[in-house]
Amino acid sequence: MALLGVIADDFTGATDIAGMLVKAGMRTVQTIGVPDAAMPLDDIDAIVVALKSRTIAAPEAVTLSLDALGALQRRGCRQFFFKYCSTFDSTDAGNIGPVADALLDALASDFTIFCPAFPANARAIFNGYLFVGPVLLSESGMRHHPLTPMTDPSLVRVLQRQTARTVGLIPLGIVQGGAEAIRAEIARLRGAGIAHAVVDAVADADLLAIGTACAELPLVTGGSGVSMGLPANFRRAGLLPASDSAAALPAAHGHAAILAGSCSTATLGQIADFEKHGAALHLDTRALCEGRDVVGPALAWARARLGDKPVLLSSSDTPDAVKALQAAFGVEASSQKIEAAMAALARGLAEAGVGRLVVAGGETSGAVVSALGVRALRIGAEIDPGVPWTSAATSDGKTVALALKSGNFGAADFFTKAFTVLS
Ligand SMILES: Nc1ncnc2c1ncn2[C@@H]1O[C@H](COP(=O)(O)OP(=O)(O)O)[C@@H](O)[C@H]1O
Ligand SMILES: O=C(O)[C@@H](O)C(=O)COP(=O)(O)O
Repeated sequence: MALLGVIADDFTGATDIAGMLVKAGMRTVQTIGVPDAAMPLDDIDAIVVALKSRTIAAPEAVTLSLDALGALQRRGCRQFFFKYCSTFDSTDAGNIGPVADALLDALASDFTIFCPAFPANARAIFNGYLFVGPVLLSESGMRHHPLTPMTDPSLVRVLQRQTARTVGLIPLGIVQGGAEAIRAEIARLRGAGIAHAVVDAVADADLLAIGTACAELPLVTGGSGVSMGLPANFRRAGLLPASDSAAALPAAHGHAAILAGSCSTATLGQIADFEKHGAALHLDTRALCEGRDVVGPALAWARARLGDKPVLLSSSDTPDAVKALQAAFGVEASSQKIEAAMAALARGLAEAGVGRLVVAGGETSGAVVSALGVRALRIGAEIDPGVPWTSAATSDGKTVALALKSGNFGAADFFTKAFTVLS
């Protein structure tokens, strides 16, 4: 029976939290979509259900999330975690508020926390304001995100626009008073009728204290960072044995490739770094949106170069170029065309013998993993904070090593480093 059940609103986010749980000693499997009763999920401590619910309509996101909750409850999970982006990616229509509200109702609970802080990736919350590196969220590259531009740095305000419940704040002064102080503040807020509390955190020690304080909450919500304190709760309760092999994966074989659809600042930097020495092709996104065959020639280009060294195929572009494409073809239509191309490229690369694949971008990863017919990922060791290698079976029975990289994660040399750390 699994202990912790996670509902993640996108695929890279799911891998991110799964990697965090593995690092803390929980054997973890990530399922692609809601697992059916037949899926073997034995000998694991945590199940992470990866949804693609971040940017769909709120009612659909709620339905999917409740389905995931039901499946996790049937697998015996005792506590639930709603994982969203460390940059709180959402719009005024949702989906963080509506999904959290629905999960609370389904669990007959009256309170949860909201904490996307992830200090290892430079996401910190102070007085409810989210910082990305040294700047406010609204001054970071996230203000240009193609689907969820984040222009308000106050998480209390952002969340309040998404829910009818009152949003409060647990400030850093209380968090740094330790788990007991946080517990007492949770009790006080609850007594005052506050259902949702954004929680400040600037360091891992804060996240560990928050995790300890949340041991009894049926639902915790946040980025992957705040999950780091939860495994110890199960260990203290005698439910989770010590394990040093939670990250073990089967050996990886096959050609190496990278697909990048993220237009985030970090990914653009990683592409530029890779292009200095590696084989890279930028897809003609305008031709793609016009319906011309871009995938066929790109695959031919890649096939001629496949081997031990990775080839990179990307659609990623600068904020101005993204805006121009969206103005010409529409936001949804252009992203769907590009995601469909990424899916076709993934299928073509797998057929050509690629067995080690890095994908950059959450939506892009969703498209790729679905195209390969992957239903579950076993989570391995971390490459950079928030990005582990994983191992998966494709629908045609092959085993493929996949690294699903959140757009904004990873050091500049990520695309090279990922393959050097893989055994
Ligand atoms: N050149 C481009 N112009 C417009 N949209 C793009 C371009 N390249 C990729 N996209 C779309 O932008 C979105 C990027 O989202 P995602 O893959 O989740 O990346 P991230 O992890 O950075 O958020 C995807 O829907 C992708 O198809
Ligand atoms: O929390 C995070 O930042 C990531 O885990 C995440 O959710 C990333 O989403 P994308 O930026 O869409 O890859």
